[in-house]
Amino acid sequence: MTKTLRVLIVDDEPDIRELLELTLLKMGLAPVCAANVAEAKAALDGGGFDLALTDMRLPDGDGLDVVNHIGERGLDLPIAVITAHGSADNAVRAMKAGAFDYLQKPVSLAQLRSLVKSALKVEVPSARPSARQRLLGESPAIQEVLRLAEKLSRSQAAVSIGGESGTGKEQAARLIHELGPRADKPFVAVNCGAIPESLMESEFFGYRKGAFTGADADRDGFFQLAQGGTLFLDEVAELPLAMQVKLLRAIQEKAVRKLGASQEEAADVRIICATHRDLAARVEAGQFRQDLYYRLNVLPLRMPPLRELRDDIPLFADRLLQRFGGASAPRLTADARRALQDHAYPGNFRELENILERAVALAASPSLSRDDLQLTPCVEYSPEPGSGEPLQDYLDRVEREAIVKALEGTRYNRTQAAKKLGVTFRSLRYRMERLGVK
Ligand SMILES: Nc1ncnc2c1ncn2[C@@H]1O[C@H](COP(=O)(O)OP(=O)(O)OP(=O)(O)O)[C@@H](O)[C@H]1O
Repeated sequence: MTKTLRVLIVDDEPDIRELLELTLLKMGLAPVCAANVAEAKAALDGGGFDLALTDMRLPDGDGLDVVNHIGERGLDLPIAVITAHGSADNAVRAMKAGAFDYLQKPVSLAQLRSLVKSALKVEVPSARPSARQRLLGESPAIQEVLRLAEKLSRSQAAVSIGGESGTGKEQAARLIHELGPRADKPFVAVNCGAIPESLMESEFFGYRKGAFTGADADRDGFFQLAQGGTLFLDEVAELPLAMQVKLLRAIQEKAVRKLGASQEEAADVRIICATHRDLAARVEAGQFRQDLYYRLNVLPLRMPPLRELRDDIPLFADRLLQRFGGASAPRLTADARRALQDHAYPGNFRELENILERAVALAASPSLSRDDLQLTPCVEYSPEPGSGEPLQDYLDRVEREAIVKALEGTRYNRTQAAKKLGVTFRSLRYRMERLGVK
């Protein structure tokens, strides 16, 4: 027989306590109630709980005191906080202190169910892959990323990964997924900038047969495909405002409705998003919804650019040479090594991969010299004096020119052009759409 799981409910309002208690009882759990921080601490010290739910506002302190107590005592217990509507700041503080999720009042039955389900999954041990397989590097900056990834993997809250293009944001997202309790469930990666606006809703939420012309069978969307697992929203800043509203609702309600369906279905997904843009600035500019920003930016993680990992470049280079050249991989001369360490890498890790893949393919001898690397000096930002060209326009122009040149050099073969530019096919397609390159 399986053990009945004990849940501690901390809330000072008797009505809410009762409601939560009844709901948990109906779910086959054993709730225990506390009306304030002191009672909660006493109950926790008695031990034997599998989950705790606490309100944020309590008569003798707040929910954070309960979260901190669990941390200080080293109790192995997931705790979620319940916050008043619109107090995302509190939720963020609780999450940083170690809470694994939060709910906003009024709490629905569906939300509670999905929270309990994922909380109990937190306890399930999973096969832990070596973080080393995804992100190499000994520098303090990478070590810090690995430490944080491990920590974030234990939470269910949304993670927002920032960093320049090619810094390993997707790798970090996969790592967080693989280290966490959802590891044996799907990881679905979506490039938000690459989906035409008219198809967004059906791509995210799926559709029922007959929902629109051409919908000749039911189809799952990203949320259904990621059920129980992680949905990785790459380039999240590119989501149109209308879609931001729908996404926020789905995340908040933990439920989605397929196009053409009358019923909602529960969506138990963990959201990890990434962008190379400054999301806070987009919020300021009115291009990104503040409420969604708060939802997504609960746990931020920043990927360092390669120029901050200079000491690791020889290690990266050796691994990459082995990957591309196998046992007969050429070796770098001391001068080539120095040149690699001094390079600026605007394309970050992906650019380093590209440089070495090309060098291995063209290598005519067992050693690679500085010249064999064909490092191109970085273009400097030097708009005409007084032209007043904004930085973003300048960068777009440089990017457009590089893409057009690569396309022309490959007779418009996008796969080859992407390789040449050191970006993925998806990334090239997205950039072409953004810049209007036909
Ligand atoms: N520290 C690292 N160790 C090993 N490989 C890395 C590291 N950082 C990045 N990479 C590699 O660099 C490439 C780019 O990584 P990834 O796609 O995760 O970057 P990204 O930041 O998501 O890029 P974009 O913003 O263009 O989508 C991948 O091949 C990845 O394996």
